[in-house]
Amino acid sequence: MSSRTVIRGGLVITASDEIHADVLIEDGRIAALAASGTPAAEAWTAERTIDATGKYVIPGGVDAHTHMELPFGGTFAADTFETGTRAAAWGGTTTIVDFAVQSVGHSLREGLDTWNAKADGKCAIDYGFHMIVSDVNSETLKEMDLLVEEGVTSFKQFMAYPGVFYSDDGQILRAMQRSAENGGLIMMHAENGIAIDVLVEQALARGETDPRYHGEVRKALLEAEATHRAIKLAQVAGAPLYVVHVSAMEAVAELARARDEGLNVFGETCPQYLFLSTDNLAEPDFEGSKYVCSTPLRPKEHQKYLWRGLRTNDLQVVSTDHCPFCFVGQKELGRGDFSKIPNGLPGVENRMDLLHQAVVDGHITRRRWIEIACATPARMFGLYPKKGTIAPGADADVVIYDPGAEQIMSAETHHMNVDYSAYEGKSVTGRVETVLSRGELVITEREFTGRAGHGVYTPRSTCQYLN
Ligand SMILES: NC(=O)NCCC(=O)O
Ligand SMILES: [Zn+2]
Ligand SMILES: [Zn+2]
Repeated sequence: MSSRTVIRGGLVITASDEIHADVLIEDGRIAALAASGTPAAEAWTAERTIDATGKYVIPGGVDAHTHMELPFGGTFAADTFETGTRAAAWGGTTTIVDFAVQSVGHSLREGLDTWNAKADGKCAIDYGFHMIVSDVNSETLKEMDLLVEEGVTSFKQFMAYPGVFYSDDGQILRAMQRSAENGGLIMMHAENGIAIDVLVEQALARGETDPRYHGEVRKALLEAEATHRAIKLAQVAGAPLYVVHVSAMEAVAELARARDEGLNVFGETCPQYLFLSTDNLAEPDFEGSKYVCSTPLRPKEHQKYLWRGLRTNDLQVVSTDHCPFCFVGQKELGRGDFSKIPNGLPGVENRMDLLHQAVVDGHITRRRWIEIACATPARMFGLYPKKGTIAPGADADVVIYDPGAEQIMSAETHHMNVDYSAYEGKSVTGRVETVLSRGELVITEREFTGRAGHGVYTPRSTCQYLN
């Protein structure tokens, strides 16, 4: 028996349109849109009606960069797939693409199986996987082809973290050549990790152990250099490139130059780089450790270049890089040695709200908000138009968003499994009210009504965003 829901009276916002429309949902999919108050819309009958008068009706967020349960620095990211996807739903995100990890000496398949087992039956919202490739060899390269066919169509490589996830230029070039053939997309952590390790050693030898030195040794120039090198390697390989967590204005300039040359080069930034800075890293009493991530937070003057990049489409996506570690017991591992602080910030619950605040502040338009947070990540990672838009045939992943609600971000009220908020005390205008995932209510007027296991693994096609 079919089940129907109608959402009435809201302003439907997609990456391309804003229209006062009613939305009909049937069997988990968007069935139709019709201008509110018209006979076509009034004729719809449904078991459930949601009144969205005065609210926005937007596609569920697509967060293309999360790390639930990531092993890092001798500990694990504190959100499980269960807690992290629940928190994502609270924040208006209905799809995540997390990173399965290949350990050195093991196959991609083993890594993928491990991550599938972690997520299976636990998620409140739909999810897919990228693959972190830590060990490029002839077997791994063959496996990449198989994974692309199966719907794991993107591969992260690291120019940072020697001895852990690091790939050298030859390994990167080989993986890029392979992706040029099989349609995969290489996602690059672009920092010169070899040079950074020298600077870390020198800083520690000088007794510079506080969290703020994390930002000082991971220099913007070393992000720019790696970004430039990754672009050139991709150009040699004839492969597209997606640079993750861009934070330095010099790296944005490298991306802009490459895009002006017509290259298929894309950039992602994260809310922490848009709203936080080295001032946070310098907070006393080891509080700065809460803001240790890589690439690092930059001085405030970088932010305007990131906002501009988002407006000019030199940056295409805002993801969270959600990788939470508690202050107590986890960030504290690096007291007396900043290089031992686990890298990562919580944020999966905050992204849609912070980007709405950016609309309120005049940095981006409402449609650009939806484009960078929903539609483009879906296109970039082969999920569109199933995800990322409100259109007939799309999954009914829909958020009723109250643009006038005021909230104060805090660890007291958030749902992420972490003992601090990176945005503690920040006032934002706008709040998620109701969330549907494939037509099921996951958040209902600020109550969690979803369940672990509702979210399903979602295979992806190859990148749909190429020139
Ligand atoms: N970004 C970060 O600090 N932690 C997560 C791992 C990564 O994305 O490099
Ligand atoms: Zn990274
Ligand atoms: Zn990451």
